[in-house]
Amino acid sequence: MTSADRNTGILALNAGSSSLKVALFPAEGDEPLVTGQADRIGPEGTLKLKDASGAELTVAGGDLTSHAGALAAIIATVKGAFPGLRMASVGHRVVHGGLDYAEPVTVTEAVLAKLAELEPFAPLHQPHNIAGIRAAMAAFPGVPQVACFDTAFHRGQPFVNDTFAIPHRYYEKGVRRYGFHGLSYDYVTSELERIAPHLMAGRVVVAHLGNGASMCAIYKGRSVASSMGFSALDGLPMGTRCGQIDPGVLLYMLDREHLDTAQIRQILYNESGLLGLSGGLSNDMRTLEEADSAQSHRAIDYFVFRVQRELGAMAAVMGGIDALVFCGGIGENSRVIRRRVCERLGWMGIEIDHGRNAANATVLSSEFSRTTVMIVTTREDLVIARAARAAAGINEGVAA
Ligand SMILES: Nc1ncnc2c1ncn2[C@@H]1O[C@H](COP(=O)(O)OP(=O)(O)O)[C@@H](O)[C@H]1O
Ligand SMILES: CC(=O)OP(=O)(O)O
Ligand SMILES: [Mg+2]
Repeated sequence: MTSADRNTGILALNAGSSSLKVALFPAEGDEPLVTGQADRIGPEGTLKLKDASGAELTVAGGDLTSHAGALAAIIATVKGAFPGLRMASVGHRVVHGGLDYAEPVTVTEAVLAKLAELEPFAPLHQPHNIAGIRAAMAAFPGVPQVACFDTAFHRGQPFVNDTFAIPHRYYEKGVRRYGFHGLSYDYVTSELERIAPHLMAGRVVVAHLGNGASMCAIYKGRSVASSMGFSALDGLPMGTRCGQIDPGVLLYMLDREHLDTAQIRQILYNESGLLGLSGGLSNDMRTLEEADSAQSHRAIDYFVFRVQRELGAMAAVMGGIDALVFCGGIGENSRVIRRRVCERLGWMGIEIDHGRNAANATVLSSEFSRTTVMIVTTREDLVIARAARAAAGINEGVAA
Protein backbone atom coordinates (compact mmCIF):
# COMPACT_ATOMS: atom_id res chain seq x y z
CA MET A 1 0.00 0.00 0.00
CA THR A 2 1.41 3.40 -0.95
CA SER A 3 0.63 6.93 0.16
CA ALA A 4 -1.18 7.42 -3.16
CA ASP A 5 -3.77 5.00 -1.77
CA ARG A 6 -4.91 7.70 0.61
CA ASN A 7 -6.81 9.04 -2.39
CA THR A 8 -8.22 5.65 -3.25
CA GLY A 9 -11.81 4.75 -2.51
CA ILE A 10 -13.82 1.53 -2.55
CA LEU A 11 -17.56 1.88 -2.93
CA ALA A 12 -19.94 -0.74 -1.53
CA LEU A 13 -23.52 -0.65 -2.82
CA ASN A 14 -26.57 -2.54 -1.63
CA ALA A 15 -29.50 -1.81 -3.92
CA GLY A 16 -32.96 -2.76 -2.67
CA SER A 17 -36.34 -2.30 -4.27
CA SER A 18 -36.71 1.29 -3.16
CA SER A 19 -33.45 1.97 -1.39
CA LEU A 20 -29.78 2.26 -2.23
CA LYS A 21 -27.41 1.81 0.68
CA VAL A 22 -23.89 3.02 0.18
CA ALA A 23 -20.60 2.94 2.05
CA LEU A 24 -17.37 4.49 0.82
CA PHE A 25 -14.26 2.87 2.25
CA PRO A 26 -10.63 3.94 2.18
CA ALA A 27 -8.07 1.57 0.62
CA GLU A 28 -7.39 0.13 4.06
CA GLY A 29 -9.46 -0.35 7.19
CA ASP A 30 -12.99 -1.28 8.21
CA GLU A 31 -14.31 2.18 8.98
CA PRO A 32 -16.17 3.84 6.11
CA LEU A 33 -15.47 7.44 5.11
CA VAL A 34 -19.11 7.91 4.13
CA THR A 35 -22.25 5.89 4.82
CA GLY A 36 -25.84 6.54 3.95
CA GLN A 37 -28.76 5.65 1.85
CA ALA A 38 -31.31 6.82 -0.62
CA ASP A 39 -34.79 5.80 0.50
CA ARG A 40 -38.20 5.65 -1.16
CA ILE A 41 -36.54 6.02 -4.56
CA GLY A 42 -39.32 7.53 -6.66
CA PRO A 43 -41.26 10.80 -6.50
CA GLU A 44 -40.67 11.09 -2.74
CA GLY A 45 -37.06 9.93 -2.70
CA THR A 46 -34.72 11.07 0.06
CA LEU A 47 -30.94 10.87 0.41
CA LYS A 48 -28.90 11.06 3.60
CA LEU A 49 -25.15 10.65 3.79
CA LYS A 50 -22.83 11.13 6.74
CA ASP A 51 -19.09 11.17 7.17
CA ALA A 52 -16.96 9.15 9.58
CA SER A 53 -17.61 11.62 12.41
CA GLY A 54 -21.37 11.20 11.94
CA ALA A 55 -21.81 14.68 10.46
CA GLU A 56 -24.34 14.88 7.65
CA LEU A 57 -22.94 15.75 4.25
CA THR A 58 -24.67 18.43 2.25
CA VAL A 59 -26.27 16.44 -0.49
CA ALA A 60 -25.63 17.63 -4.03
CA GLY A 61 -29.13 17.96 -5.47
CA GLY A 62 -30.20 15.16 -7.74
CA ASP A 63 -32.95 13.17 -9.26
CA LEU A 64 -34.04 10.56 -6.72
CA THR A 65 -36.70 9.01 -8.92
CA SER A 66 -34.45 6.17 -10.12
CA HIS A 67 -31.50 4.10 -8.87
CA ALA A 68 -29.28 5.69 -11.53
CA GLY A 69 -30.34 9.17 -10.42
CA ALA A 70 -29.79 8.30 -6.75
CA LEU A 71 -26.31 6.94 -7.51
CA ALA A 72 -25.45 10.09 -9.46
CA ALA A 73 -26.49 12.22 -6.46
CA ILE A 74 -24.43 10.02 -4.12
CA ILE A 75 -21.36 10.27 -6.35
CA ALA A 76 -21.69 14.05 -6.74
CA THR A 77 -21.93 14.42 -2.95
CA VAL A 78 -18.95 12.13 -2.33
CA LYS A 79 -16.85 13.90 -4.97
CA GLY A 80 -17.68 17.22 -3.37
CA ALA A 81 -16.55 15.97 0.03
CA PHE A 82 -13.45 14.12 -1.25
CA PRO A 83 -12.07 15.95 -4.26
CA GLY A 84 -9.35 13.96 -6.04
CA LEU A 85 -10.68 10.61 -4.84
CA ARG A 86 -10.07 7.77 -7.32
CA MET A 87 -12.47 4.85 -7.16
CA ALA A 88 -10.48 1.60 -7.32
CA SER A 89 -13.50 -0.70 -7.50
CA VAL A 90 -17.18 -0.85 -6.73
CA GLY A 91 -18.68 -3.82 -4.88
CA HIS A 92 -22.34 -4.75 -5.16
CA ARG A 93 -24.61 -6.94 -3.13
CA VAL A 94 -26.35 -9.25 -5.59
CA VAL A 95 -28.99 -11.40 -4.00
CA HIS A 96 -28.96 -14.37 -6.38
CA GLY A 97 -25.86 -16.01 -7.86
CA GLY A 98 -27.62 -19.20 -8.97
CA LEU A 99 -25.51 -22.30 -9.56
CA ASP A 100 -22.67 -20.45 -11.22
CA TYR A 101 -21.39 -18.10 -8.57
CA ALA A 102 -20.11 -19.30 -5.22
CA GLU A 103 -17.52 -16.50 -4.99
CA PRO A 104 -17.52 -12.79 -5.81
CA VAL A 105 -17.02 -12.11 -9.52
CA THR A 106 -15.88 -9.13 -11.56
CA VAL A 107 -18.84 -8.18 -13.71
CA THR A 108 -18.81 -8.45 -17.50
CA GLU A 109 -21.72 -8.28 -19.93
CA ALA A 110 -21.77 -12.11 -19.91
CA VAL A 111 -22.06 -12.12 -16.10
CA LEU A 112 -24.86 -9.54 -16.25
CA ALA A 113 -26.75 -11.71 -18.73
CA LYS A 114 -26.55 -14.67 -16.33
CA LEU A 115 -27.65 -12.55 -13.40
CA ALA A 116 -30.60 -11.22 -15.39
CA GLU A 117 -31.80 -14.81 -15.95
CA LEU A 118 -32.21 -15.10 -12.17
CA GLU A 119 -34.48 -12.04 -11.90
CA PRO A 120 -37.72 -14.07 -11.66
CA PHE A 121 -36.38 -15.85 -8.55
CA ALA A 122 -35.69 -12.64 -6.65
CA PRO A 123 -37.96 -10.00 -8.17
CA LEU A 124 -37.72 -7.65 -5.17
CA HIS A 125 -33.91 -7.56 -5.36
CA GLN A 126 -32.18 -8.86 -8.47
CA PRO A 127 -33.48 -6.26 -10.99
CA HIS A 128 -32.42 -3.48 -8.61
CA ASN A 129 -29.03 -5.08 -7.97
CA ILE A 130 -28.47 -5.16 -11.72
CA ALA A 131 -29.70 -1.57 -12.09
CA GLY A 132 -27.17 -0.57 -9.42
CA ILE A 133 -24.35 -2.29 -11.32
CA ARG A 134 -25.35 -0.65 -14.61
CA ALA A 135 -25.53 2.75 -12.96
CA ALA A 136 -22.07 2.28 -11.41
CA MET A 137 -20.61 1.06 -14.72
CA ALA A 138 -21.81 4.25 -16.37
CA ALA A 139 -20.59 6.44 -13.54
CA PHE A 140 -17.15 4.78 -13.26
CA PRO A 141 -16.14 3.55 -16.71
CA GLY A 142 -13.29 1.03 -16.61
CA VAL A 143 -13.48 0.57 -12.84
CA PRO A 144 -14.00 -3.09 -11.77
CA GLN A 145 -17.57 -3.80 -10.66
CA VAL A 146 -17.62 -6.74 -8.27
CA ALA A 147 -20.77 -8.75 -7.62
CA CYS A 148 -20.99 -10.33 -4.15
CA PHE A 149 -23.69 -12.94 -3.74
CA ASP A 150 -26.13 -13.62 -0.93
CA THR A 151 -26.38 -17.22 -2.08
CA ALA A 152 -22.63 -17.93 -2.09
CA PHE A 153 -22.26 -18.69 1.64
CA HIS A 154 -24.74 -21.56 1.34
CA ARG A 155 -23.50 -23.24 -1.83
CA GLY A 156 -21.72 -26.02 0.06
CA GLN A 157 -24.87 -27.05 1.96
CA PRO A 158 -25.59 -30.75 2.23
CA PHE A 159 -27.92 -32.24 -0.42
CA VAL A 160 -30.78 -32.69 2.05
CA ASN A 161 -30.99 -28.96 2.61
CA ASP A 162 -30.28 -28.11 -1.01
CA THR A 163 -33.17 -30.01 -2.55
CA PHE A 164 -36.95 -30.22 -2.64
CA ALA A 165 -38.75 -33.55 -2.72
CA ILE A 166 -39.96 -33.11 -6.28
CA PRO A 167 -38.74 -35.05 -9.33
CA HIS A 168 -34.96 -34.98 -9.35
CA ARG A 169 -34.81 -33.41 -12.82
CA TYR A 170 -35.75 -30.09 -11.20
CA TYR A 171 -32.67 -30.30 -8.99
CA GLU A 172 -30.58 -30.85 -12.11
CA LYS A 173 -32.20 -27.74 -13.65
CA GLY A 174 -31.13 -25.68 -10.67
CA VAL A 175 -34.41 -25.69 -8.74
CA ARG A 176 -32.66 -25.86 -5.38
CA ARG A 177 -32.70 -24.32 -1.94
CA TYR A 178 -30.08 -21.61 -2.39
CA GLY A 179 -30.49 -19.68 0.86
CA PHE A 180 -29.86 -15.93 1.09
CA HIS A 181 -28.46 -13.23 3.41
CA GLY A 182 -25.09 -14.93 2.87
CA LEU A 183 -23.07 -11.70 3.07
CA SER A 184 -24.53 -11.15 6.51
CA TYR A 185 -23.83 -14.75 7.60
CA ASP A 186 -20.33 -14.47 6.19
CA TYR A 187 -19.68 -11.39 8.31
CA VAL A 188 -21.22 -12.85 11.47
CA THR A 189 -19.17 -16.01 11.03
CA SER A 190 -15.90 -14.09 10.64
CA GLU A 191 -16.77 -11.88 13.60
CA LEU A 192 -17.57 -14.89 15.82
CA GLU A 193 -14.35 -16.50 14.71
CA ARG A 194 -12.59 -13.37 15.99
CA ILE A 195 -14.44 -12.80 19.27
CA ALA A 196 -15.58 -16.32 20.23
CA PRO A 197 -13.68 -18.96 18.23
CA HIS A 198 -14.79 -21.74 20.59
CA LEU A 199 -18.40 -21.05 19.57
CA MET A 200 -17.58 -20.92 15.89
CA ALA A 201 -16.00 -24.34 16.21
CA GLY A 202 -19.41 -25.68 17.29
CA ARG A 203 -23.11 -25.38 16.48
CA VAL A 204 -24.43 -21.87 15.87
CA VAL A 205 -27.82 -20.62 14.72
CA VAL A 206 -27.81 -17.10 13.28
CA ALA A 207 -31.14 -15.28 13.04
CA HIS A 208 -30.90 -12.47 10.49
CA LEU A 209 -34.13 -10.65 11.30
CA GLY A 210 -34.62 -7.56 9.17
CA ASN A 211 -37.10 -6.49 6.56
CA GLY A 212 -36.05 -9.69 4.84
CA ALA A 213 -35.55 -12.40 7.45
CA SER A 214 -33.90 -15.79 7.48
CA MET A 215 -32.03 -18.15 9.76
CA CYS A 216 -28.96 -20.22 9.15
CA ALA A 217 -27.55 -23.25 10.96
CA ILE A 218 -23.76 -22.99 10.95
CA TYR A 219 -21.78 -26.07 11.93
CA LYS A 220 -18.02 -25.56 12.33
CA GLY A 221 -18.23 -22.36 10.32
CA ARG A 222 -20.21 -23.77 7.40
CA SER A 223 -23.84 -23.32 6.46
CA VAL A 224 -25.66 -26.63 6.87
CA ALA A 225 -29.28 -25.43 6.75
CA SER A 226 -31.05 -22.22 5.86
CA SER A 227 -34.67 -21.19 6.20
CA MET A 228 -34.75 -19.45 2.82
CA GLY A 229 -34.91 -21.64 -0.22
CA PHE A 230 -35.22 -21.26 -3.98
CA SER A 231 -36.36 -17.66 -3.71
CA ALA A 232 -36.24 -15.05 -0.97
CA LEU A 233 -39.85 -15.98 -0.07
CA ASP A 234 -39.31 -19.12 1.99
CA GLY A 235 -38.87 -19.63 5.71
CA LEU A 236 -39.70 -16.86 8.16
CA PRO A 237 -42.47 -14.33 7.53
CA MET A 238 -40.95 -10.99 6.49
CA GLY A 239 -42.04 -7.37 6.16
CA THR A 240 -44.21 -8.12 3.14
CA ARG A 241 -43.16 -11.66 2.16
CA CYS A 242 -45.06 -14.77 3.23
CA GLY A 243 -42.29 -17.11 4.36
CA GLN A 244 -43.00 -20.84 4.39
CA ILE A 245 -46.26 -21.70 2.69
CA ASP A 246 -48.02 -24.90 1.68
CA PRO A 247 -47.86 -25.03 -2.14
CA GLY A 248 -51.49 -26.17 -2.00
CA VAL A 249 -52.36 -22.55 -1.22
CA LEU A 250 -50.89 -21.49 -4.57
CA LEU A 251 -52.93 -24.17 -6.34
CA TYR A 252 -56.02 -22.81 -4.58
CA MET A 253 -55.26 -19.29 -5.78
CA LEU A 254 -54.74 -20.57 -9.32
CA ASP A 255 -57.66 -23.00 -9.54
CA ARG A 256 -60.32 -21.39 -7.36
CA GLU A 257 -59.53 -17.72 -7.61
CA HIS A 258 -58.15 -17.83 -11.15
CA LEU A 259 -55.33 -15.48 -10.22
CA ASP A 260 -52.48 -15.20 -12.69
CA THR A 261 -48.80 -15.44 -11.78
CA ALA A 262 -48.37 -11.67 -11.59
CA GLN A 263 -51.22 -11.43 -9.07
CA ILE A 264 -49.88 -14.30 -6.99
CA ARG A 265 -46.37 -12.84 -7.08
CA GLN A 266 -47.80 -9.53 -5.87
CA ILE A 267 -49.59 -11.21 -2.94
CA LEU A 268 -46.63 -13.37 -1.87
CA TYR A 269 -43.91 -10.73 -2.19
CA ASN A 270 -45.69 -7.48 -1.40
CA GLU A 271 -48.91 -8.05 0.55
CA SER A 272 -48.05 -10.86 2.94
CA GLY A 273 -45.77 -11.25 5.97
CA LEU A 274 -46.14 -8.74 8.78
CA LEU A 275 -48.13 -6.42 6.51
CA GLY A 276 -50.61 -9.12 5.52
CA LEU A 277 -50.95 -10.61 8.99
CA SER A 278 -51.57 -7.20 10.54
CA GLY A 279 -54.42 -6.54 8.10
CA GLY A 280 -52.39 -3.93 6.23
CA LEU A 281 -51.30 -2.06 9.37
CA SER A 282 -47.54 -2.16 8.73
CA ASN A 283 -44.59 -4.13 7.41
CA ASP A 284 -42.35 -2.45 9.96
CA MET A 285 -41.69 -4.21 13.26
CA ARG A 286 -41.15 -1.00 15.19
CA THR A 287 -44.53 0.35 14.09
CA LEU A 288 -46.19 -2.95 15.01
CA GLU A 289 -44.60 -2.97 18.46
CA GLU A 290 -45.79 0.57 19.07
CA ALA A 291 -49.32 -0.18 17.80
CA ASP A 292 -49.95 -2.80 20.49
CA SER A 293 -53.29 -3.79 18.93
CA ALA A 294 -55.05 -7.05 18.02
CA GLN A 295 -53.73 -6.73 14.44
CA SER A 296 -50.15 -6.09 15.48
CA HIS A 297 -50.23 -8.94 18.01
CA ARG A 298 -51.33 -11.31 15.26
CA ALA A 299 -48.29 -10.41 13.17
CA ILE A 300 -45.79 -10.43 16.04
CA ASP A 301 -47.09 -13.70 17.52
CA TYR A 302 -46.72 -15.46 14.18
CA PHE A 303 -43.24 -14.01 13.61
CA VAL A 304 -42.02 -15.19 17.02
CA PHE A 305 -43.66 -18.61 16.56
CA ARG A 306 -41.87 -19.18 13.24
CA VAL A 307 -38.49 -18.05 14.55
CA GLN A 308 -38.82 -20.43 17.52
CA ARG A 309 -39.92 -23.26 15.28
CA GLU A 310 -36.98 -22.79 12.92
CA LEU A 311 -34.60 -22.54 15.85
CA GLY A 312 -35.77 -25.88 17.23
CA ALA A 313 -35.43 -27.50 13.81
CA MET A 314 -31.93 -26.13 13.26
CA ALA A 315 -30.73 -27.18 16.70
CA ALA A 316 -32.14 -30.64 16.03
CA VAL A 317 -30.32 -31.14 12.73
CA MET A 318 -27.02 -30.04 14.30
CA GLY A 319 -27.48 -32.32 17.31
CA GLY A 320 -27.74 -29.33 19.65
CA ILE A 321 -26.80 -25.69 19.83
CA ASP A 322 -23.89 -23.79 21.37
CA ALA A 323 -24.85 -20.25 20.36
CA LEU A 324 -27.80 -18.27 19.07
CA VAL A 325 -26.85 -15.01 17.35
CA PHE A 326 -29.28 -12.22 16.47
CA CYS A 327 -28.58 -9.73 13.69
CA GLY A 328 -30.48 -7.50 11.22
CA GLY A 329 -32.63 -4.48 12.06
CA ILE A 330 -35.05 -6.46 14.25
CA GLY A 331 -32.45 -8.83 15.71
CA GLU A 332 -30.10 -6.01 16.67
CA ASN A 333 -32.73 -3.62 18.02
CA SER A 334 -35.95 -5.28 19.11
CA ARG A 335 -35.78 -6.22 22.76
CA VAL A 336 -39.36 -7.48 22.57
CA ILE A 337 -38.74 -9.95 19.76
CA ARG A 338 -35.50 -11.27 21.27
CA ARG A 339 -37.14 -11.71 24.67
CA ARG A 340 -40.15 -13.45 23.23
CA VAL A 341 -38.08 -15.74 20.99
CA CYS A 342 -35.96 -16.81 23.96
CA GLU A 343 -38.92 -17.40 26.26
CA ARG A 344 -39.55 -21.04 27.15
CA LEU A 345 -36.23 -22.14 25.61
CA GLY A 346 -34.71 -23.27 28.91
CA TRP A 347 -34.87 -26.85 27.60
CA MET A 348 -32.44 -25.73 24.89
CA GLY A 349 -30.11 -24.28 27.49
CA ILE A 350 -31.15 -20.73 26.57
CA GLU A 351 -31.68 -18.19 29.30
CA ILE A 352 -31.24 -14.50 28.63
CA ASP A 353 -30.40 -11.79 31.13
CA HIS A 354 -33.20 -9.23 30.81
CA GLY A 355 -30.96 -6.34 31.76
CA ARG A 356 -28.49 -7.24 29.02
CA ASN A 357 -31.31 -7.69 26.56
CA ALA A 358 -32.77 -4.30 27.46
CA ALA A 359 -29.32 -2.75 26.95
CA ASN A 360 -28.80 -4.41 23.50
CA ALA A 361 -25.60 -5.89 24.96
CA THR A 362 -23.35 -8.12 22.85
CA VAL A 363 -23.83 -11.13 25.12
CA LEU A 364 -27.45 -11.55 26.18
CA SER A 365 -27.30 -14.92 27.89
CA SER A 366 -27.27 -15.10 31.67
CA GLU A 367 -24.43 -16.70 33.59
CA PHE A 368 -26.64 -19.81 34.01
CA SER A 369 -27.33 -20.20 30.30
CA ARG A 370 -25.74 -23.29 28.74
CA THR A 371 -26.16 -21.76 25.28
CA THR A 372 -24.59 -18.38 24.50
CA VAL A 373 -27.00 -15.80 23.10
CA MET A 374 -25.47 -12.81 21.34
CA ILE A 375 -26.09 -9.83 19.11
CA VAL A 376 -23.65 -9.22 16.28
CA THR A 377 -24.20 -6.00 14.37
CA THR A 378 -23.99 -7.25 10.85
CA ARG A 379 -21.85 -5.52 8.21
CA GLU A 380 -22.80 -6.60 4.72
CA ASP A 381 -21.04 -3.43 3.49
CA LEU A 382 -17.72 -4.62 4.87
CA VAL A 383 -17.95 -8.04 3.25
CA ILE A 384 -18.67 -6.31 -0.06
CA ALA A 385 -15.81 -3.85 0.41
CA ARG A 386 -13.34 -6.63 1.23
CA ALA A 387 -14.24 -8.48 -1.98
CA ALA A 388 -14.07 -5.27 -4.01
CA ARG A 389 -10.64 -4.49 -2.57
CA ALA A 390 -9.37 -7.94 -3.43
CA ALA A 391 -10.63 -7.54 -7.01
CA ALA A 392 -8.78 -4.22 -7.25
CA GLY A 393 -5.58 -5.97 -6.13
CA ILE A 394 -5.51 -4.23 -2.77
CA ASN A 395 -4.25 -6.69 -0.20
CA GLU A 396 -5.70 -6.14 3.24
CA GLY A 397 -3.35 -5.90 6.12
CA VAL A 398 -0.30 -5.09 3.97
CA ALA A 399 1.17 -1.90 5.36
CA ALA A 400 2.83 0.82 3.26
N1 LIG B 1 -35.73 -0.42 17.75
C1 LIG B 1 -36.38 -1.29 16.95
N2 LIG B 1 -37.36 -2.05 17.45
C2 LIG B 1 -38.03 -2.92 16.67
N3 LIG B 1 -37.79 -3.09 15.37
C3 LIG B 1 -36.81 -2.36 14.81
C4 LIG B 1 -36.06 -1.42 15.56
N4 LIG B 1 -35.16 -0.84 14.73
C5 LIG B 1 -35.35 -1.38 13.50
N5 LIG B 1 -36.35 -2.30 13.54
C6 LIG B 1 -36.92 -3.08 12.45
O1 LIG B 1 -35.94 -3.63 11.58
C7 LIG B 1 -36.55 -3.85 10.30
C8 LIG B 1 -35.60 -3.36 9.21
O2 LIG B 1 -34.46 -4.18 9.26
P1 LIG B 1 -33.22 -3.92 8.30
O3 LIG B 1 -32.26 -5.04 8.54
O4 LIG B 1 -32.73 -2.54 8.49
O5 LIG B 1 -33.93 -4.07 6.90
P2 LIG B 1 -33.37 -4.26 5.44
O6 LIG B 1 -33.58 -5.71 5.14
O7 LIG B 1 -34.23 -3.37 4.61
O8 LIG B 1 -31.90 -3.91 5.48
C9 LIG B 1 -37.88 -3.09 10.31
O9 LIG B 1 -38.94 -3.99 10.50
C10 LIG B 1 -37.72 -2.18 11.51
O10 LIG B 1 -38.94 -1.84 12.10
C1 LIG C 1 -32.57 -11.71 0.62
C2 LIG C 1 -33.32 -10.68 1.37
O1 LIG C 1 -34.38 -10.95 1.87
O2 LIG C 1 -32.75 -9.48 1.47
P1 LIG C 1 -33.32 -8.18 2.26
O3 LIG C 1 -33.24 -8.51 3.71
O4 LIG C 1 -32.37 -7.09 1.88
O5 LIG C 1 -34.71 -7.95 1.78
MG1 LIG D 1 -31.65 -6.80 4.71
